[in-house]
Amino acid sequence: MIRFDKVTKTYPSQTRPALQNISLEIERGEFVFVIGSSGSGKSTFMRLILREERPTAGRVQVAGKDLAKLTNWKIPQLRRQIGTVFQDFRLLPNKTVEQNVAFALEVIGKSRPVINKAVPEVLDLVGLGGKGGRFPNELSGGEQQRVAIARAFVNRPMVLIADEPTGNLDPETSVGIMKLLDRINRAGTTVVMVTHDQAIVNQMRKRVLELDSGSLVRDQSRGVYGYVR
Ligand SMILES: Nc1ncnc2c1ncn2[C@@H]1O[C@H](COP(=O)(O)OP(=O)(O)OP(=O)(O)O)[C@@H](O)[C@H]1O
Repeated sequence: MIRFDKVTKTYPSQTRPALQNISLEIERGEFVFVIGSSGSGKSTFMRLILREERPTAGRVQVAGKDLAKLTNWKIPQLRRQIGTVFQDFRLLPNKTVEQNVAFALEVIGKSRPVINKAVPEVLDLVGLGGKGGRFPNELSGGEQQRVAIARAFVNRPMVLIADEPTGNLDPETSVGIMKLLDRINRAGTTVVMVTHDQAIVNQMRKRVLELDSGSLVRDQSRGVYGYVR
């Protein structure tokens, strides 16, 4: 589903690469944690998958497509297949829960009947049935993140990219969010999640990719956060 071949990324103003000679493959349906200290290259890794950045060397493939060969007008098509969730939720404050989720479908041209069916379904799935009329500021942090996940998932993307989705949530709320991401993964969506949350990584026992100064220093199945070599 996602493949990196000897990928190096050096930002224009930098001398040290943000990512260095990364080769790996993430299969369809996998759940993968990306860990590493601040500045180790996690966000760069995610941005390469979304083609928000291009590699300096090497090749990134998503769903069999070489991203270097994607013409600009095909990029929206790629991003449509990749749902994104962030630490800070990024909901539209002046739209209700329903409208936030519906908006994701409107911008890709879905018809009103399709939207009217899909939105309540996905809100039920994330446990927010009945809260569709609320505004984001009338929800808890955990509920806001559920809306963001609903919005990312409503189009049933192949891949869900989550950048510290529990970073602003307390441990108990985080467990609920992880259960939801796990459910989405079990339904077939590949999940790639950046996190600093040791407890979550240790509880879930999924594949762990660890970056250190731009290098992949660990690729462990059923991994843990701290690893004694
Ligand atoms: N747009 C940019 N221009 C120049 N350098 C950048 C840019 N984005 C990131 N970097 C540098 O690349 C390196 C990797 O950054 P990146 O944001 O990928 O790390 P990270 O692991 O996501 O960090 P954090 O956990 O703090 O979010 C860092 O040295 C950073 O300063």
